[in-house]
Amino acid sequence: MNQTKPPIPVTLLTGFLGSGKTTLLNHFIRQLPHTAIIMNEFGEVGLDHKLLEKTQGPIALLSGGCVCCTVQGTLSPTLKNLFMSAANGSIPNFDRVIIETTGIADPTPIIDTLINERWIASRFQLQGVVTTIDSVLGELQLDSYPEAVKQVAVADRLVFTKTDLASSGQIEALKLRVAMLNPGAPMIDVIKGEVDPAAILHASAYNPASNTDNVQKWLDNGHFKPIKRGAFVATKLIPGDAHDDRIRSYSLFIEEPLEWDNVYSALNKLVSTRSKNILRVKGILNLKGKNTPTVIHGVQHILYPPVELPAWPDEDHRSRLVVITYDLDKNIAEELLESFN
Ligand SMILES: Nc1nc2c(ncn2[C@@H]2O[C@H](COP(=O)(O)OP(=O)(O)OP(=O)(O)O)[C@@H](O)[C@H]2O)c(=O)[nH]1
Repeated sequence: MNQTKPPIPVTLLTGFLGSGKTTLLNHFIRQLPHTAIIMNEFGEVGLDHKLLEKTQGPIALLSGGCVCCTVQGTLSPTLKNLFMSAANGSIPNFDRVIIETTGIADPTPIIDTLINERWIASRFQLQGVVTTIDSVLGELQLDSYPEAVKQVAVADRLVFTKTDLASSGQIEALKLRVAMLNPGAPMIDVIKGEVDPAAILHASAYNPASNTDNVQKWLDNGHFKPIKRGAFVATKLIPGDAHDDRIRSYSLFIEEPLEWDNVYSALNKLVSTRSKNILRVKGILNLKGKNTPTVIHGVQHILYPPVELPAWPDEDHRSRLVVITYDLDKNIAEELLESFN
């Protein structure tokens, strides 16, 4: 790496059609004027960027619709172009990037590009995935569209929009369901985009060393179950629901310190043999020979390099792991996860 500047933080903003992404983005732009915006437009003629308020930072459009492989191909040159143009002064400098996906995009190929392409990964740092959820239509969308379920499952921050239009019962039921799809991701209520950007953008999900607080948040929920050979406990989430039934979340803790080699080979087996079935892996591990915890992240088939935290966030030093699966047979999932023990 021949560049000296710290990597530029990137946030991926996703959420179903009309769930309030652009409204939120406009609010961020007002407070963070030196933000570069990348929009992934659906259709031949982009419209969303016209709904954006004036910003001092550059705006780039990813054309080619919302087909994820197309986006994956265009995101990388777009980021390079922004970086080089700012470096040679042909566009204003920017200190952060927000990528807004279309409402029906699968965000995982974009995450893949940000983390796995070397040129990009050495200059940009994915801070997290923010998913907007319409408090009025959210349940209906989760019922009808697997994309909406996936967007929720991979989120690091869950933003409930239009809470002014929904009843408290509606919001409560939606949150219960969303919490089962993605246990541990912090939830934030928003009306018309009004929110402190720091609460949303500083997820640091992929750089946990900078933020033990963040780890603490997804460990706090008390939903972890012990893993013991022959007594595996998995949470099957929404009984009888035809769509969510395809998504399961496994939250487990392991009492004994673990061997890294065993963990790595179990995780690797999980994501490489079942890449289409794994949506998200998050874990804080107590490894043999280490005094501080190690955090691991995976999104689909990608396993990110483990990061050691400077300290345990609390007294509880058990390893904890969240695995969110899609269409993965329960028995297979349990067998793979049991190999951690
Ligand atoms: N009442 C109310 N309206 C909202 C809120 N957030 C967004 N809206 C409205 O919902 C509509 C859709 O919001 P957008 O921000 O365009 O949604 P989007 O997710 O960018 O939409 P797509 O780009 O089509 O996916 C707009 O009319 C917004 O004004 C909110 O919190 N309360």
